[in-house]
Amino acid sequence: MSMFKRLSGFFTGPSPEEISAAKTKAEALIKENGVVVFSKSYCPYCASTKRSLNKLGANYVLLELNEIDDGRALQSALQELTYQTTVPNIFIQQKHIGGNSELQDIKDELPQLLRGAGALS
Ligand SMILES: N[C@@H](CCC(=O)N[C@@H](CS)C(=O)NCC(=O)O)C(=O)O
Repeated sequence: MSMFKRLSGFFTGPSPEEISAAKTKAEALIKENGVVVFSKSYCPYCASTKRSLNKLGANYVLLELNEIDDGRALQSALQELTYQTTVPNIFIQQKHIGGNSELQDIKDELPQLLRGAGALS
């Protein structure tokens, strides 16, 4: 991507084409993996989610949206797919769980859900 496009994207946000490509990518990731967490590396709610999953020894696909080129497009795509604007945005076995609050709400069922998703070895 050219420097101009990258800079203008910073001010205007991702284009419809970038959001559409990000949607395809997000849908494929969710379809092909038992657990997917869209996160930001500085977000305390995301840290709490990662801590809970790590504590249970879960395998999951993690995308730190603030560290990847298509992170903003992915966040817009997720908003279209889930009506959720915040991170973490969590999927288990293709089901949209929600954010960290929703994950903590189902803490007791989490080992079983993760096992069902093939995320526990
Ligand atoms: N209730 C939400 C709160 C999540 C939240 O507020 N996340 C912040 C980052 S720490 C966020 O996504 N802000 C908007 C943004 O980063 O675009 C949860 O439990 O997941």
